[in-house]
Amino acid sequence: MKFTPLHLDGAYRIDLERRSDSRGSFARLFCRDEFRAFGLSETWAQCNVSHSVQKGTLRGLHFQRPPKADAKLVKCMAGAVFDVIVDLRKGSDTFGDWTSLTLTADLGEMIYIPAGFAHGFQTLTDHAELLYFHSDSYSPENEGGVHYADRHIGIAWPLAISSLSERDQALPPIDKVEPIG
Ligand SMILES: Cc1cn([C@H]2C[C@H](O)[C@@H](COP(=O)(O)OP(=O)(O)O[C@H]3O[C@@H](C)C(=O)[C@@H](O)[C@H]3O)O2)c(=O)[nH]c1=O
Repeated sequence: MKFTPLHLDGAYRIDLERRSDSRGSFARLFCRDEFRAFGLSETWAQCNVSHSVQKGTLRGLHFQRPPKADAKLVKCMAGAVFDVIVDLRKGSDTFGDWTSLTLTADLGEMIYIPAGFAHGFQTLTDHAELLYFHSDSYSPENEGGVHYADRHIGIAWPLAISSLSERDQALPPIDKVEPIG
């Protein structure tokens, strides 16, 4: 696996190293020893999959607070998405900054998102599927979110939005969100 730091401290792009032969290929998605070497989560409490029907669907921006703040490892299994993280860590020099990575099923690249970040994505194809590993379990009472179109964050979403949940539409702006930590 190849780990490339993103410009927000603690976040990584992780590329697969496929071993190919006449049958096809084999690649690691997670290796405890390699993740340990980069100080990343070594255990996963939950693994989820989401399927979005329409290109342009937006989900996010979501996070969990302590004591259930979770790191995430996200991989696109079908189609492609524009994946976004926003730093909400208390005391962080980059609080409120965002970065993005295009995740495609073809290349298989992944994003590692530390605890304390909000996460969201917009699908770039119909029938996009995301696989998530979470370092802690789902906890609705510790869930939070920030509005995808907050002008202080200023995320440049690539497409017109075709589908958005009512919950995401009603999320607060970042100046109403308590820093995480
Ligand atoms: C996240 C989650 C949801 N659910 C339920 C709640 C609800 O009935 C249904 C759909 O949940 P949501 O609307 O929150 O799904 P969604 O908007 O896809 O939520 C996801 O968005 C992306 C951006 C993330 O980063 C994920 O961590 C997660 O928050 O699934 C679980 O049972 N377990 C879970 O871990």
